[in-house]
Amino acid sequence: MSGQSEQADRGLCGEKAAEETVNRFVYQDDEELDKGFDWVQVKRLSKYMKPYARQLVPIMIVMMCVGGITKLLNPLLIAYAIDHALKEKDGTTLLYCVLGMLGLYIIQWAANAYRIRFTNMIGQRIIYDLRHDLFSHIQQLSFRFFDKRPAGSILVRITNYVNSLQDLLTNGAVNLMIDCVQLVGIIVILLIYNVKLGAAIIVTVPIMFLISTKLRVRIRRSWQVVSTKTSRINAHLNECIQGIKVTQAYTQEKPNMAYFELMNKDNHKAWTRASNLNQSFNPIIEVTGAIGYCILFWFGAHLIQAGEITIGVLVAFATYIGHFWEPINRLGQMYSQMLIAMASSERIFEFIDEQPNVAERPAAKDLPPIRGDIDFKGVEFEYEPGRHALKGIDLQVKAGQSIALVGHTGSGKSTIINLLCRFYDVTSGSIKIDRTDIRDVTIQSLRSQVGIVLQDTFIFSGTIRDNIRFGRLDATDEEVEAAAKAVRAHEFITSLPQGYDTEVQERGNVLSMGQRQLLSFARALLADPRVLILDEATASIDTETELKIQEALKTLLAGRTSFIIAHRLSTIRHADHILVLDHGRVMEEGDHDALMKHQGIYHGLIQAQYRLLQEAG
Ligand SMILES: Nc1ncnc2c1ncn2[C@@H]1O[C@H](COP(=O)(O)OP(=O)(O)OP(=O)(O)O)[C@@H](O)[C@H]1O
Repeated sequence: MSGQSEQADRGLCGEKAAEETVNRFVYQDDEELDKGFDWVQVKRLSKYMKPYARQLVPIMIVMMCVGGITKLLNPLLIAYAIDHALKEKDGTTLLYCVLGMLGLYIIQWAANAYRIRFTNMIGQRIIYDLRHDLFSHIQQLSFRFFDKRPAGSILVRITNYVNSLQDLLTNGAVNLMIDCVQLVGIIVILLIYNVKLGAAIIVTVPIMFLISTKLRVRIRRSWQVVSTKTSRINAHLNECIQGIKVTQAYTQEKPNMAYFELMNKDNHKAWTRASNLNQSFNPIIEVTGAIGYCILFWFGAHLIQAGEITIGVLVAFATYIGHFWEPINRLGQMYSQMLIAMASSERIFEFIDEQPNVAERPAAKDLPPIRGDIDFKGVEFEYEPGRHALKGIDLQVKAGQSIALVGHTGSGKSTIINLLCRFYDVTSGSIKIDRTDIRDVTIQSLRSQVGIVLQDTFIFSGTIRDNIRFGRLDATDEEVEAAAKAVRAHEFITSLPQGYDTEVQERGNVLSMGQRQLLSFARALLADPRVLILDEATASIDTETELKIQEALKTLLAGRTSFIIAHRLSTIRHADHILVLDHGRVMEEGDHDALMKHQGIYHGLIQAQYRLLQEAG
């Protein structure tokens, strides 16, 4: 087979493979940002400008006026120099004119430099405030908010949308004012100098403005397509990197590559189109500009012959026309920038307006230090209306007792935990800690007394010490180490090259599952909560680690009220009370012996686990 046909064949296979896989990947595209001008958004944004308005805006306006006026004065000096100094061969006047022009340029430069510095300062402060508000607000939002939105879309709002406002706020808004002032100033000067010539030239303004805005909008849309395609590539890339182990294990590299190729080609096509459109902008504007110059010189020459204007005026007009295109061009750009900013700010404020579903009552008080008595009374819960996740849960737990929650997947175990921590509020019924309804206390005072150890332990970037200290930020190094020793984590930590100062990457990929569990126990022990919630890891670990974890658990649970989503037989057996859930209802409850005697669901689950263990050898 020739090289060419081999290549063609490979291309065909690639396309076929891509077609087959294209339907497998579904990524949520970035939202398209397309919106008209919206005063509501301008008003809301201007609230962020208010704190700086009194202090900095007057300086900016003065600088803006100085810069604008000096720019408008220069052509007048040129006209004067041509019509008087040159005509009368007056060297001194010519020198004064040149020095005057130089002076005006220097003033203009200084005013612009100051203005840019101040506008950047204000813009950056506004962006800082906006990011701060957005991030602190998002941190307060309930789980329900995160359930409904992909992490990517939240990230895009905090980074990309805020950045797109940055362009408008740092330069755009002030440029808009300068450009408008400059445009009006030039038109007035042209009309004062010569109404006929001025009017003939001004005719080109709307044409140019129309071309500029329309084309800019098309260019913006085409760049948006590029951005959507790029974010799709990023999503695919992200998924492939995160899932690389599974991909390689199932030898799915080729289909992944084929899909990537497809996305890459698509992105390339979109980029070429946007880039071509972008490049057509300047020539079109230049041609329209040239038409303006033709009108000026053709009509201007007639007026000079008729003695209505001087050569100096013609040159001044030509200079003003040069200054014309700049603001018009920028205004077109601004228009498109503003439309993006309107849409961005709408999305940002949508998040800021979002109220947490779990809201604190106005009269909420701090929960005093608790003993750990817990009472569920008639608790019902629905994640979505009409679909019960929990139904009629009644449970009394005495301080210091351990409760094991068991049941098939989806039976409602995690939901009980979510309600106890007030990640969601009960749909009906009540949960009380030490006889106080948890809805009557502040969320912070509740959660600070309820510790939680999740199955998928989250390890943050930083050192091992930092990760344990996450349980109590003011803990000393000695306290951190004591907690690690108590849960038998000290041994493996000290065997690491840098011991407690070993940097663990985000998510702790360099640690084993068992090690991560022990770290999270140390973290919880340091926090020392009266009520502890533990979602046991399901992954099977070697017997030695299992024993270590059981020992650590004993230390961790001693003297605390604990809720354990139990997967290990050893944990279930030792629990004071076992709750067997099915489809959101409590089907059986009691201790291990009583439930085994009952020979119901629990008995079946335990038998199944024994069989599994025996088969595993
Ligand atoms: N965020 C959510 N939004 C909507 N429904 C949910 C949500 N989380 C859980 N559910 C539903 O609520 C029910 C109970 O789920 P829950 O997570 O409490 O089960 P579980 O017993 O902890 O399961 P597993 O052992 O698999 O973790 C399930 O039907 C589940 O589909």
